[in-house]
Amino acid sequence: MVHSNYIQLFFSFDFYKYLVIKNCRPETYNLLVLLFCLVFSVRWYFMHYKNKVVAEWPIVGRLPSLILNAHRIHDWTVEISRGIGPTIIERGPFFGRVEIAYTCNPRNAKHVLSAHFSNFHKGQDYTDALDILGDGLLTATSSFWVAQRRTARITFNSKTVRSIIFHKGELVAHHALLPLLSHISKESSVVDLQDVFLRYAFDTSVNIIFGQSSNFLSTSFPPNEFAKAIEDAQEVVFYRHLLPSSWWKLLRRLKIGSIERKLDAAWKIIDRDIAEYIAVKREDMAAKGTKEEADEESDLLEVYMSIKDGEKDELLLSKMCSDKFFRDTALTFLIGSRDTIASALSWFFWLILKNPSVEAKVIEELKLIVQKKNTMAPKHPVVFDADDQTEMVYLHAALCESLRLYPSAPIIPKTSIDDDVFPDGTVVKSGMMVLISFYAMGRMEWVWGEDCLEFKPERWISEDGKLNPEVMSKLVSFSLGPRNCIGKDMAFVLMKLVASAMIYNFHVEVLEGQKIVPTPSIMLKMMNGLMVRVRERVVQ
Ligand code: HEM
Repeated sequence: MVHSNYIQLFFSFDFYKYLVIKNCRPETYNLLVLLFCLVFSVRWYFMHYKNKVVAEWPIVGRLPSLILNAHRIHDWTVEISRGIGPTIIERGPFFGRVEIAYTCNPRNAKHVLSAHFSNFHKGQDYTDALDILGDGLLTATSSFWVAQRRTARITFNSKTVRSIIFHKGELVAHHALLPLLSHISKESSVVDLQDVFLRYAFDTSVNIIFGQSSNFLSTSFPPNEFAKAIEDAQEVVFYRHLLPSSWWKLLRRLKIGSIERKLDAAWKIIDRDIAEYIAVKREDMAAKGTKEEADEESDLLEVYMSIKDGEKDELLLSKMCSDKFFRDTALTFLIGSRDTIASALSWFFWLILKNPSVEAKVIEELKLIVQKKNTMAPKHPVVFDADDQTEMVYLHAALCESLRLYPSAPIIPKTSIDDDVFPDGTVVKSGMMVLISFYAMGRMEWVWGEDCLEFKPERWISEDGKLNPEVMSKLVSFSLGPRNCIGKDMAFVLMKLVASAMIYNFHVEVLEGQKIVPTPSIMLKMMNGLMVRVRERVVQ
């Protein structure tokens, strides 16, 4: 009681009046005015915003709210979307220099990414921050993007590349991932599953893209300079997204700070290793060419290098034959696939392990597939082939459900070229940054129903037991429209390969007491990893 009276006195005007009269020296007076402003700002804040998700402070606006919530930015976007609304126009954090249109309304997202695609581009700041990717598909613009996208679409849809993706993924899963898990289970040791998936995704991507193994999944958990360089480069790109572009560009020009130096070092290693892969490939292809009958292409780089001149855009022919083009393309696919797949698999396993009834249904589905094929007892570990994947309806639904709650790319930025109006009536001015939160979109009751926070693969399946096309059209985690993810099918093939083999052959148990939270980053990894124990499982 006494305590609360002191607090009341501290917040009362009389208290300051008394102090000012007693202490009339100018410096004391100035100090008191400052203290007065501070205390009344705090008081005003508590009176107006104690229970609100965003506070509006004098002068600095909403910047303190952003700083206070930066560590949990994605969950904060969910609270903002629920508390204030799904679309908000906001001044940027750096003293109002940039205007931002934030949205998690699926109709607005479709408008930006598909219907009015040509009016919303990636923005110069985004492509500048990703300068390490050069002119790869993710960062290319205008006619060079159109030409590359056409080539990539044909390539990824070809029978050859589909077969490369499955067979390389299977090779790494069955010759490296399963033996590693078996080793861990025999040792009864604990492992960070996210690290295992990052290694799997890297090893598989290197195999698919360059046709070589990195042995990153061997039981000694070896370091890998190339993988580390890619990780460092991604970290720097993330920091760059947090700062106004003029700030990091100045740091880079003046060579100040360790961050940009880290990128320089990583860049050198990445360039060196990819140049080596390209040189080896050119030699292999030259040797193959002298043989009577050349084999089919064995990796993505070879497929790209073998594209006939007539199949390329005439204007861009010279550009699409250079080592620089192959380097940018390979690096873009590597960076586009590694963290996205590893993050998706980590969240999927966490959700599966927290929901034993879902795991039981996945096992039941896999058991039926095994029974259909074999009359005799199957060999251990059981492996599933490409045809089996078409029958994994429930597993596919569970992966979609996991990506709804934990999209690997939780938020994507765009910039408007001309003035525009969203379907919900929001006016977007030319030059505005548009932020689309897939993370918040997947957690809105008005989009997914009251059970939106529950993990329910059933919502993706229609009464006839097939994937429901209407619900499938709501899957935004791979983005929408002409610039959606080119690796979506590849991602599902690899995720189903790993999930089916691991769930059928191993019992995974999450260690108690872990804090599983997403990183406040453009890639939705788990901040502290996912520590698990693994035991072999024999499904009866
Ligand atoms: C679970 C896995 C994956 C998820 C959730 C995912 C998500 C996305 C998203 C949201 C975008 C749009 C980014 C933007 O507009 O800024 C995108 C683009 C892209 N993704 Fe993926 N991705 C996945 C796997 C892959 C894989 C395996 C590859 C390998 C080839 C890949 C390559 C790309 C490329 C090259 C683009 C740029 C396409 C363009 O701009 O035309 N992704 N992805």
